[in-house]
Amino acid sequence: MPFWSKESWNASGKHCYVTGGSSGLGLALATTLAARGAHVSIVARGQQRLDDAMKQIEAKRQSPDQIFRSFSADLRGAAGANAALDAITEVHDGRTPDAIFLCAGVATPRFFVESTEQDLASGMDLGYWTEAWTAWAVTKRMVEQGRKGKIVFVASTLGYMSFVGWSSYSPARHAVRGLADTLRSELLLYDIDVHLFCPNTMHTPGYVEENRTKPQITSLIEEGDSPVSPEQAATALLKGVADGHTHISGDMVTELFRAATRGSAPYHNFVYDCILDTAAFIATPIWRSMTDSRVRAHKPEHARYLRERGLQK
Ligand SMILES: NC(=O)C1=CN([C@@H]2O[C@H](COP(=O)(O)OP(=O)(O)OC[C@H]3O[C@@H](n4cnc5c(N)ncnc54)[C@H](OP(=O)(O)O)[C@@H]3O)[C@@H](O)[C@H]2O)C=CC1
Ligand SMILES: CCCCCCCCCCCCCCCC(=O)[C@@H](N)CO
Repeated sequence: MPFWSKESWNASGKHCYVTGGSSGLGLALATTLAARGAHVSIVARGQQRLDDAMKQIEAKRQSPDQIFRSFSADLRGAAGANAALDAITEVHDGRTPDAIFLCAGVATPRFFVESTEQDLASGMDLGYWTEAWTAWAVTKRMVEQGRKGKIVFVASTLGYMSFVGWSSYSPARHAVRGLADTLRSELLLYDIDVHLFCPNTMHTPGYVEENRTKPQITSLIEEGDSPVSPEQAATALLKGVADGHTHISGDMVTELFRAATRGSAPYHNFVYDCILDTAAFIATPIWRSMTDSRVRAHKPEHARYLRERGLQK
């Protein structure tokens, strides 16, 4: 699509596949899509949460024709991604979904020096591969079937920038961004649209969980963020998709980092992005130097923390 034209996408009647649709952002998206008349399929690992989510999705049904499906799979590997696609496309005669929303993911913040090999490897599995394998499996099928569609990746504000505590997660989010930017270009060959949603903090079960391991200094820095509800985030995501935006964010801080970190991604609006880019050019160094001071001021407490855990003599 040429850069000046506006796209408008409507979920009604479309088959939308939401990974991680049993909780948080994915669940909010699944219920919103159901309320907008879409066929909705959700995949996650835990059966109980899938069953509970299906009840919430069913409650939003607009027509008896809508098809809702759930399937339990671990999406960290190619086999799980393919098995999930087989299961959710069965009732659609094997046709690939019209839109894929890659919301499955887990964040486990902690200090780099206290991370194990498993923690860091798992960060990539749960923050990158859960999205990449499904994108790979679905693209192959779309190309084989000659079907157009949409793939919406989910990264984070931490896909544009990062700070203390996020060493197992932010790299995976940057990798998701790298894949989305690559595929935005490559999948033009097949008329498949690629979007990247970068949410800021959302009040979700996943957020409650990550706060259990989150270093205190990380929480302190995040006080500069204004958390949103998963429903607000889902609405922002769908608006960005309908507007045809490649990179989508739901808050001003992420908008600033988006504009300043644009790379080869298309901007939204020349004038608006110029203003944002200029504002970020001035504000980011101020924020960074304040944040660096906070991190340095945390050194004595951190030394105590490391000693208590036997990580420093
Ligand atoms: N909450 C926040 O502040 C932010 C979150 N994000 C990102 O947004 C996405 C959604 O986050 P949020 O809604 O908070 O997360 P939640 O933890 O609330 O939900 C995550 C969903 O993903 C599923 N999931 C996790 N791992 C796998 C797996 N290996 N295979 C299949 N499904 C899996 C979970 O189900 P189950 O565990 O049963 O498999 C659940 O349905 C994540 O990628 C997260 O990193 C980005 C920015 C901010
Ligand atoms: C331009 C100058 C202004 C800067 C203000 C910056 C304030 C800090 C923003 C921190 C945002 C972190 C979001 C993390 C979301 C996430 O991915 C995790 N919750 C994982 O689930």
